[in-house]
Amino acid sequence: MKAIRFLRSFVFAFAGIRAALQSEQNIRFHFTAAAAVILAGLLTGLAAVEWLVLVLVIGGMLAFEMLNSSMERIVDLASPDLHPLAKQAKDMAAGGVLVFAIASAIIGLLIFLPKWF
Ligand SMILES: Nc1ncnc2c1ncn2[C@@H]1O[C@H](COP(=O)(O)OP(=O)(O)OP(=O)(O)O)[C@@H](O)[C@H]1O
Repeated sequence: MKAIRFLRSFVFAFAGIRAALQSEQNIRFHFTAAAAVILAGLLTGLAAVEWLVLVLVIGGMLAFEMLNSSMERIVDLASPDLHPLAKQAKDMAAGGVLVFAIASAIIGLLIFLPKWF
């Protein structure tokens, strides 16, 4: 029974990923960017530790973006009317995504630029 419940939670999680891909343009962009980075890594040839960092960065970026979309839905449900706290909640979540995106871009440049130039 516990195993079935465990499996069901995976099914729900994959349904969440599918829903995010279908409804969020940002998430589709991040999945496409992740595929491009992985392809660039394969063509460039990276050390094991560089792959570890890239996997963390790509996974973190996708996870943050999905949590941000989830936050937007929760705020829309909790506060359909405009409210300063709803604005702060959405903007802070979006800011968190931006911080991680900037850090990810810097890490990507630090890994790839020395190999290309
Ligand atoms: N209920 C609300 N109360 C106050 N401000 C809001 C509310 N909902 C959204 N906003 C603010 O309005 C601006 C635009 O929000 P909008 O809903 O268009 O985009 P989003 O929900 O942040 O993202 P998406 O476009 O992906 O749905 C943002 O600054 C957001 O914080």
